[in-house]
Amino acid sequence: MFIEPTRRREPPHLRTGWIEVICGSMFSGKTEELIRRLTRARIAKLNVQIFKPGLDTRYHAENIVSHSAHTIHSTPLQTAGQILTLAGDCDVVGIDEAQFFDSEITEVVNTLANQGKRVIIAGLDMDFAGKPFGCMPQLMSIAEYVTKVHAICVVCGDIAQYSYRLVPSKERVLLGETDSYEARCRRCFNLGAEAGRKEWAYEDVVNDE
Ligand SMILES: Nc1ncnc2c1ncn2[C@@H]1O[C@H](COP(=O)(O)OP(=O)(O)O)[C@@H](O)[C@H]1O
Ligand SMILES: Cc1cn([C@H]2C[C@H](O)[C@@H](COP(=O)(O)O)O2)c(=O)[nH]c1=O
Ligand SMILES: [Zn+2]
Repeated sequence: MFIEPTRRREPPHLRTGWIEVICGSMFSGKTEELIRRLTRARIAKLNVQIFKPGLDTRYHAENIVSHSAHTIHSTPLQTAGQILTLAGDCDVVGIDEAQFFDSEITEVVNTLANQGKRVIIAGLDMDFAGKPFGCMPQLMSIAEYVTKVHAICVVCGDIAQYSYRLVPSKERVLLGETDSYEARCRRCFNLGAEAGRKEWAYEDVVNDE
C-alpha cells in the first residue's frame, strides 16, 4: 500500500514536489488507487485538481469512474499543455488515462513537480499488443514513485499484466470495457496470440508517437 511522503511538514523553501505513477493493465485497479490517493489528499485539506483526456468518454464525459463504479470529478482536456494553465496554484494534480495524452505531458508534469506540486498519474503501461503505451515509459522514468498494480487473469486466475483485446482491430486506440478486453497473465495472453486469434505484429500497430 502506498503511503504518502511526509514532506509537507518541511518549511516551504525546502519543500519540493514529486511525481507518482500508477501503472498496470486494464482492470488492475489503477483508477481505484488514483481515487484513493486523491481522496486522502482532500481529507488532508490539500487543493486537488484532476484531469483526464477528453477522448475517454466511456463511463462519463467528465468524471473519472473505475470499473467498480468509484468516481471522482475531473476536467477533460484536449492537450497536456492545458494542465499547466488549469492546475493554477493547487497542491496536488491527478491525471487518469495518461497514455492518451500527447508527448508534452512529460515536460508538463516535470514543470508541475518543480513548482512544488504532488503529481499523481495513472495509465496503461502496455497496449493490447503488449508494447509500451505512448508516454508511459517516459513518465515512469522521471517519477519518484512507480506503483505497478495487477488484475486477475480471467482465464486461469493468476496475476494479470496484459490487456487482451477480444475484437479484431489493430488500431492502438480503441475505447472499451469487458466487451472488448480482458485481463490476462503472460501465459494466457501468449496462448491467445498463438491460437491465431491475435497475431499482432508490432509493425501493424498504429504508432502514435
Ligand atoms: N480481471 C479482473 N481483475 C481484477 N479486478 C477486476 C477484473 N475485472 C473487473 N475487475 C474490477 O475492476 C476493479 C478495478 O477497476 P479500475 O480501478 O477501474 O481498474 P483500471 O483503472 O486499472 O482499469 C476491481 O476492483 C474489480 O472490481
Ligand atoms: C489495451 C488498450 C486499451 N485501450 C483503451 C480501452 C479503455 O477504454 C482504456 C483503458 O482503460 P482502463 O481504465 O485502463 O481500464 O484504454 C486502448 O485504446 N488501446 C489499448 O491497446
Ligand atoms: Zn492466465
